[in-house]
Amino acid sequence: MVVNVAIVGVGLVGSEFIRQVLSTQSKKIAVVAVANSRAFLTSSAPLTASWKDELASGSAKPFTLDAFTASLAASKAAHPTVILDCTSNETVATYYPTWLAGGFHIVTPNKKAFSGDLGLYKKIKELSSQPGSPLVYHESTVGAGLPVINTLNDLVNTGDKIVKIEGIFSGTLSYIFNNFSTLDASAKPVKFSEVVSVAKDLGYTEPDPRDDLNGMDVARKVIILGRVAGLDLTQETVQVENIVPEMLRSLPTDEFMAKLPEFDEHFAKLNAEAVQNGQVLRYVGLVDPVHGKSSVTLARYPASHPFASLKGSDNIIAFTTERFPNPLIIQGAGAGAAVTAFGIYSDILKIAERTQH
Ligand SMILES: NC(=O)C1=CN([C@@H]2O[C@H](COP(=O)(O)OP(=O)(O)OC[C@H]3O[C@@H](n4cnc5c(N)ncnc54)[C@H](OP(=O)(O)O)[C@@H]3O)[C@@H](O)[C@H]2O)C=CC1
Ligand SMILES: N[C@@H](CC=O)C(=O)O
Ligand code: NA
Repeated sequence: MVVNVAIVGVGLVGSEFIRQVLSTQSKKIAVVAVANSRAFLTSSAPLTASWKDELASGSAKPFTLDAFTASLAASKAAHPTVILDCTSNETVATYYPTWLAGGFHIVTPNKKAFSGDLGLYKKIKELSSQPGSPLVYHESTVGAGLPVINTLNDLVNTGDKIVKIEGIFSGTLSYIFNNFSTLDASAKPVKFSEVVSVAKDLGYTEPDPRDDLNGMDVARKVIILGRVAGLDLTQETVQVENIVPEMLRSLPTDEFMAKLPEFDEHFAKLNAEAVQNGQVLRYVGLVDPVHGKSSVTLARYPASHPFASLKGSDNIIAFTTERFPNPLIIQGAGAGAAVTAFGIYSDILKIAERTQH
């Protein structure tokens, strides 16, 4: 075995990651601990397919971040140990400096540490950037497993100048608007609330779909890309268009989903206005270092634009740089458990390679 992996958060993405590791019979990765918000389990041997039953059994211990971390001492003494945060939790994210100071590597699809408090982000960078420091990889925070962060890091580290990063960074909003707003006359019209519900069932949305529809998830991705590009972006400096109807913003998630059909007509009208002008609606993120104006907006595009012809839950990310005046474009599935776990798996393999002596 090359690296041990301890996972906090074994919902959709965390479970799929374990499934991929077990089904590929990885010789480089051993999952040695799993936790949800209630309980955790640590093992001296790699966990097997029965991990879910074991986590639900009486042998699991009550979860706290301190107890979970303390239980990993033997793992860290034996092998490089990666803590994989598959929650979307802010408190877990604020624990990263403690893990790094304790010599744990971190891999995560959780956007909170990289798009929240700027001080936390800088601390994490500082603790992971010295020679021999623990490593931090977060490829799946933008575009799920698509090689977005890796590509941007390569551009920046080799001295390219970022002019603009523009794209559709949300699998959920891509899926919703690709299906809801189309110029294809043969496509069966769908109601906005129905397509939101399908996106949720397909596992594309955040646990509360309003975190996608209010633009916050895309704003977080804009902030992450901006920071990797060297900008000190914060939620205050990114302009965000929230498309959640005002009356639905503070309801519990179930009630929000139940009441969304009342606003189908509102969204149908927005779409009809675009389509009558030969355009489609697309929800777009922009990092603009040159003009200092980063934003998230619901915009209209003509059929000829690459954003108009996206399919499924695809993301599209266009990097315009000094070396790539015609943008370098990355496109493909940007949400869903399989592709998110793929990004995590490949990040952990990079740590396995970099920690091999
Ligand atoms: N779904 C996707 O397509 C993508 C998701 N991501 C990101 O991946 C992450 C995971 O998403 P997903 O698997 O869908 O989320 P889920 O809601 O399915 O799973 C979340 C898991 O985290 C656990 N958890 C929540 N809070 C805590 C806490 N405070 N301490 C310990 N465990 C906690 C939950 O435990 P419990 O069951 O006890 O509540 C659950 O096991 C998110 O950050 C998401 O933004 C990134 C890219 C794409
Ligand atoms: N809800 C997000 C999941 C990935 O970050 C999305 O739809 O893109
Ligand atoms: Na990615």
